[in-house]
Amino acid sequence: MTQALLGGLATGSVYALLGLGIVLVFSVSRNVNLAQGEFYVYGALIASTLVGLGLPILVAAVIAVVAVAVIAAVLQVVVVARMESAPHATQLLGSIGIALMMAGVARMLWDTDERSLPGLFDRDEPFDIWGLSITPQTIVLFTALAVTCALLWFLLTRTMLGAQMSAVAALSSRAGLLGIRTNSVARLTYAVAGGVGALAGIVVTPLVFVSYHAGLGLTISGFIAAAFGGLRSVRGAVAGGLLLGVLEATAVHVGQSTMKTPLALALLIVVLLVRSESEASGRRWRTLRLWRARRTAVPRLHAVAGRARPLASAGRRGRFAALAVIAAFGLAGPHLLAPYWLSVWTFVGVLVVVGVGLDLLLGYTGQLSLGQTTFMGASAYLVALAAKWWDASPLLAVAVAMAGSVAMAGLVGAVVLRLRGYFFTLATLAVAMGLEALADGLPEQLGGPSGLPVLTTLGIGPFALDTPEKLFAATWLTAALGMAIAARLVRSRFGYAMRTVGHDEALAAAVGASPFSIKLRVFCLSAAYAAAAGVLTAHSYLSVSPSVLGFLGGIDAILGLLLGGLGTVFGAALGIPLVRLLPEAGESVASYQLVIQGFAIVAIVLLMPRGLMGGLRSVLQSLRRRGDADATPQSPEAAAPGHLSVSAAAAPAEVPARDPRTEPRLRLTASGVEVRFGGIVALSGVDLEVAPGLITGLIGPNGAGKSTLLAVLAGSRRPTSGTVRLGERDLTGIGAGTCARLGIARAFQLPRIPPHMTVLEVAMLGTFRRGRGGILRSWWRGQRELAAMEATACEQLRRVGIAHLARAEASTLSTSDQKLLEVARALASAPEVLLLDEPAGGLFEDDLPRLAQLLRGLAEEGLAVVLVEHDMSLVMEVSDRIVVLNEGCVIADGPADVVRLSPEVIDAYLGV
Ligand SMILES: Nc1ncnc2c1ncn2[C@@H]1O[C@H](COP(=O)(O)OP(=O)(O)OP(=O)(O)O)[C@@H](O)[C@H]1O
Repeated sequence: MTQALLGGLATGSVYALLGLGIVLVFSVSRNVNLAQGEFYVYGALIASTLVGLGLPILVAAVIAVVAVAVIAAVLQVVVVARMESAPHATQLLGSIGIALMMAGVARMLWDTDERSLPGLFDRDEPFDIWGLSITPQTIVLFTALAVTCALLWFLLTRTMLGAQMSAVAALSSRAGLLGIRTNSVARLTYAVAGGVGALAGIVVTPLVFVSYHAGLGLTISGFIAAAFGGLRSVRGAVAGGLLLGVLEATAVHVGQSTMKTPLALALLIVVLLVRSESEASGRRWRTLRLWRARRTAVPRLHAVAGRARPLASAGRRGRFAALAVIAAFGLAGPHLLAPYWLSVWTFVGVLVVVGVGLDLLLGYTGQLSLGQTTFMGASAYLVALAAKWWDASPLLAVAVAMAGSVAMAGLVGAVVLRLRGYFFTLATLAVAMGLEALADGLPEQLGGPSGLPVLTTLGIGPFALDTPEKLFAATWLTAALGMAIAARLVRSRFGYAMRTVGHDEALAAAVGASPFSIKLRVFCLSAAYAAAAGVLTAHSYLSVSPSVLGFLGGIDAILGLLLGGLGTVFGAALGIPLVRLLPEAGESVASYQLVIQGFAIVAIVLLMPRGLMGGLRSVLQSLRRRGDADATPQSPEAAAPGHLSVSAAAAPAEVPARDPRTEPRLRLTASGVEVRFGGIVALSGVDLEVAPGLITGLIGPNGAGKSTLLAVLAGSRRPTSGTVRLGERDLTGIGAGTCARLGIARAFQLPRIPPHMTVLEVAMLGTFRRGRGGILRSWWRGQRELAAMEATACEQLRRVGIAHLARAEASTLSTSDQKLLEVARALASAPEVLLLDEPAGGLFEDDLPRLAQLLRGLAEEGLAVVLVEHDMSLVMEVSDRIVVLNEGCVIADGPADVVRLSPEVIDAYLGV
């Protein structure tokens, strides 16, 4: 056992070295470098080539380390630095692209050969130390780890570069304000990480062969090590690496070598959940339940639009045409394609089905899952097992497979969706790799590496899909159906919430959506697409093997989706055939597949983030705009504020501001609220009462705590102590989503506008709390609900005076109009309480009187308004009562005329 542990520590030293590289890069650039394992591979392969040319190992090692450091720095400049401001998912995709590209180039340069290196010592025989046998190379390994740690300690604590790295790690790009050249620091950090990775490869390769494809597995092990210290601790990475090595060695020692990888990956998920605890929220489940409990009390949208077609369904003809083409291809394909191409296109269709589901999850909801193939594989295995174990009928087997995979997605999602960004993606990768290893290691139950046969035929009687032609047609019709469902979903109440979650979870919560619940439901839905693809795969190949479960199988779907266009529904059908048919161009192209994939991912991420469909859509939109401009000369009426040139569907929508059944209006009260940020006391003992029908002005100098108090009232910040109530209901700590559902609407100081949404769509987000539509209702009466949402949104846009901009892309609006849009969005929820954070800041002079008039009108309707504002004339004009905050405490509270004359207020704020 002790000998086994020693072996584990040796392996763990390698993981620790890899983890150190990941920690360095993450600390300085917040980027998870998935190419760290490739640095290891390149170090070993370059050194082995140099040794082959006759150089001594030591010289070869130094040259290899420097070469890899240079490669890493170049990659940082050419790719990583350009993705700096992109979302996490894009950065991770870029990182996967770099890893694939490096693996592909390694294959071109070194072929598929396994290479080795000579040890640093001539001696091969192990030393005998206290009864343990230790090889000289193992000693080299331990020494390499110790020396690297010592050098890193010196670098980080004793050099100017180390100080600069620490500053960038703490302050990100703001370190530039201290005169630090953040780009150079990031480049040098990548170089150091590259060198450390190469060193790991060089010291291990005398013990274990290396070849071009070893990188990803090594990166994962390094990541597990790094995750132990929360990706930022050198000591944590060393401890994590050694522990992982010992764990794997123990599994092998007790005869469970097949469990080695699944165990390591399960450990990763546990570590991620524990280490990134702050990312997850234990409250989310409670939020989900509360939402259901309160449904009946929320004023509903009136279905005023009848059967009218909602404006947001514009472009419907184009979608129908695309669906018709895909369905026609499914029906005509068998008559047009030769048998070989029929099978190739069937698999393309299967990937398109996976891709459409992934688009919902990644393109719309912003969650990059590398585990879609997990559910595809699980469903294929379940089809085979249902027939084998229970002799189930083919349709029952399919039902079991679909239901089982979606249930599994529910369980996996409930755990991994507690993580965000990189952590979520890596957890899905761990699930995919763990299950693949598990299937591989269970020969009796799952057939081991050779898998299981699929003995059933899909369908029954005359509808049995027993020929390749029928399977082809079924696959493409499934793809068309999947796209029809997705196209309808993304233009529904639920779809808008999904899109908002993908860009801004805080905004989603502010309109009453529960980001966790939405992500979980989309995760399960996208797993249902993958499961359907699994059923089709199982019946096409008549067998299923562990490789279906592995994440690499899904790379084509991700790449095709990127190429076709994320967030476009039809992008998968455009991009995946291009990607999948590439290897068919000939043997020579097939051997370059990895490198082409890698380059393609990097190129698309950098140059064409919206893919082919995005490009096509922009061209069509600009053509349509030009056509509109030519066809309809602008009448003065159309250009006038307040006029809305939308279809009759949305026009005469008199949606009552609130439901008369919920009388009387509720009072919002805060008692003894204290908020601390570490040592800073932002609020201390604040009492506030916000009464219906009154405007409560909240003023105070910068940093007084106004925005913090608004965040506490909106539920997005939990007070350190004190309570907030709406009527009798305690809101303390229940979260922004629940508060929004209970009727507290908030307009943010800096407008929160999701990209690629029109003004009308942004205003429609506000209506979320008043609707019911989930995934199923997007088909069932979803369009009616959408029309009602539009009608309500139009009404509020008209009210704030920007109805004429309804069709414009919201992000292109002036700050003034975006501020008004914030107010319209908040009003569309028919709130009990309206919280406005500096609505006049950035507003055009001309709009101020209209804002004042609007606020007075709202108060007269009985709404409770809290107005945080620096524009004193507006506050004094409209407020019924003014509360003055200074250094987190209320220093005055009363009618405007009294507060204006208070000496304390004059001294602290008004200054006159
Ligand atoms: N997330 C945070 N972390 C640490 N300190 C914070 C945080 N948010 C606010 N603070 C501190 O709390 C105090 C109150 O800030 P807050 O933004 O609420 O003031 P404010 O009155 O809204 O100011 P302004 O008028 O400039 O918007 C300030 O000292 C601020 O620096």
